[in-house]
Amino acid sequence: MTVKLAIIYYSTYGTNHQMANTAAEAARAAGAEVRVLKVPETAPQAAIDSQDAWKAQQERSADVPEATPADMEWANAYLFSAPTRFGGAASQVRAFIDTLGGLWGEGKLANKGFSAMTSAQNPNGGQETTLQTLYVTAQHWGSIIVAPGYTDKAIFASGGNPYGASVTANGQPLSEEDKATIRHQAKRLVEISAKLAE
Ligand SMILES: Cc1cc2nc3c(=O)[nH]c(=O)nc-3n(C[C@H](O)[C@H](O)[C@H](O)COP(=O)(O)O)c2cc1C
Repeated sequence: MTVKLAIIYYSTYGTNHQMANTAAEAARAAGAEVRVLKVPETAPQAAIDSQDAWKAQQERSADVPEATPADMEWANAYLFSAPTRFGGAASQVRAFIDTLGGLWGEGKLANKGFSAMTSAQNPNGGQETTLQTLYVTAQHWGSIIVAPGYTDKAIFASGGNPYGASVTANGQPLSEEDKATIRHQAKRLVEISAKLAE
């Protein structure tokens, strides 16, 4: 069965948007049908307008479709990418997750591959806790967590996080090491989700 992968991201400054696009390229190469979707922004426009970098990212992602519960029903695999905010996923991502109660009640989030990525300003600023708290949600859904572990050398080269790709964000384009680990995570998610969907 074809893997239908929803890559759901939020990005204020562009890091997680780049991560989502990198994962999408690798997932398509692995044979998946992919939707790259941003979660709806919840911050007031005045807050966005007050920061040039935030406004620039809003303009860069203007054409990216917004994630809806219908996308979650369509997909048979999920890859979430969320910036770390005080040790957890950005509230925009949590707000989207909070719209999924109906689907959860119908069991439509269960038995699908789930993997997560994040970025934070600091290497020890909460990257692992953000991933773990997203995985807690996946367990409530009955999704099947597909963490990368240490299944590829790329993971060691990009900081060694076995829970998921995590970028130390500095406003720059992603490093080749980070891109390699994201590509591996996306490919592995597609391969394992294909087996789950058999
Ligand atoms: C309100 C707020 C809270 C944040 N909390 C943390 C944090 O706990 N640890 C950390 O290392 N970085 C923290 N950051 C930095 C973000 O993680 C960083 O801006 C983000 O990963 C960049 O991703 P993006 O380019 O996709 O928006 C915080 C940023 C904001 C605005």
